[in-house]
Amino acid sequence: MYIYKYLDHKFIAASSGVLLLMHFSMNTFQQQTKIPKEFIYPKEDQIQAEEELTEPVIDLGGFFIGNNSVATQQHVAMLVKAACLNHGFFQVINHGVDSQLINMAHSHVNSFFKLPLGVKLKARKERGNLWGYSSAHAERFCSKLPWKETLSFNFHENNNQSGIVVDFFESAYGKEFEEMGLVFERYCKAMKRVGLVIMEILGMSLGVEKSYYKEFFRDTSSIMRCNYYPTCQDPDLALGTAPHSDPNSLTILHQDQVGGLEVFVDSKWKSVRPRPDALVINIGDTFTALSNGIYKSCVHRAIVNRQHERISLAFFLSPKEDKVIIPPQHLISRNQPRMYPDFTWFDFLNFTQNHYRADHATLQNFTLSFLSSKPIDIAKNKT
Ligand SMILES: C=C1C[C@]23C[C@H]1CC[C@H]2[C@]1(C)CCC[C@@](C)(C(=O)O)[C@H]1[C@@H]3C(=O)O
Ligand SMILES: O=C(O)CCC(=O)C(=O)O
Ligand SMILES: [Fe+2]
Repeated sequence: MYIYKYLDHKFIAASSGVLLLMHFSMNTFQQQTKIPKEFIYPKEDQIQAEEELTEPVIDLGGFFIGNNSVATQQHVAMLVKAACLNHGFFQVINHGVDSQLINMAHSHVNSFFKLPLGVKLKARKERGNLWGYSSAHAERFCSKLPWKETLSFNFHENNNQSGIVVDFFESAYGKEFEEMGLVFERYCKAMKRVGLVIMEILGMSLGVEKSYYKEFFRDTSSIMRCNYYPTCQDPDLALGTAPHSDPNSLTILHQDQVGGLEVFVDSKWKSVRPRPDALVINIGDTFTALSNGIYKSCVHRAIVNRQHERISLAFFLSPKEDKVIIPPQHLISRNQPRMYPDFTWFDFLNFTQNHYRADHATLQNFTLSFLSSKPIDIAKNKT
């Protein structure tokens, strides 16, 4: 029996006749005996993981203490290279982020999602925006809804005394959310710092100048997303996050101990075992383009379960919107011509927000659509 029979005004009829489940807390759906059909994924998405991903766990200690020998750095770069040529996922430990800060961020996320729906909706995520609170992304899609609530906000460094994240929390939720904003501001800064170190390692691993990608990402326009996955009465039918590749450049994720992140490798779903001391790193489509297709951005998803709610914090490192995505000359040759056209993160983001639901082929389909709407001479970059 569907809950909408009992609730008055909150459904909006989509033109297709499908009802958009907007403005509900996931709580409402958890209490039903069956999950609404909008949350049911097709059979091929319901295949379960039977093994763990054997991604490398890489010790970044030396990069932060500053006494890393060249040999150690090269060893790290080699491990990263092997992972990125294969599936683009690895974990890092001794990443320099204070474990207390990570714990505080988790605890604030937990408190935020426990707030009454009316409060969370004060900064409701609107279609086309990347910031705000969303329940099941119902503002964007009308079926195959993810079993999650999210809170997203932008991050870039500014010259204001208070940072952009604190401003977001205070203006959207009020002065009493200042503390939460401060913790997330610090968390984002820490993530960017890790991201820039990883950019150095990626540069080394691709044999380009160590500072190349680090400089490219010095000015960023990143997105932070807090994912809250409630328990689900039908976990085999639903998904917390549907299979996708991240469109941004690099994702830095901290998951709690429940587990649920899975990666599609060698035609199989493989789970990523949570480690409280580790950050999960993965290559996004924009870095695939920046490496001229050499490094893979891999399909992944998050599953849900009956017993435990789950939290993950995803920091999506992205370049400034107007930055043109061009791989370094070193990665272009007669044998390795340009794989993607010149485009900006703005172009690509716009495509994923307005025209295309992120999946394994986002970058390819963006390229086709971009080239057909805007003929450009990609041959000019061939050497
Ligand atoms: C460019 C973006 C699209 C998404 C938010 C940012 C970074 C990652 C993307 C996303 C998380 C990939 C999975 C699907 C998605 C819809 C989600 O489930 O959250 C994606 C984001 C989005 O479009 O909101
Ligand atoms: O929650 C997770 O473990 C994965 C989330 C994810 O892939 C994303 O937000 O892009
Ligand atoms: Fe993702």
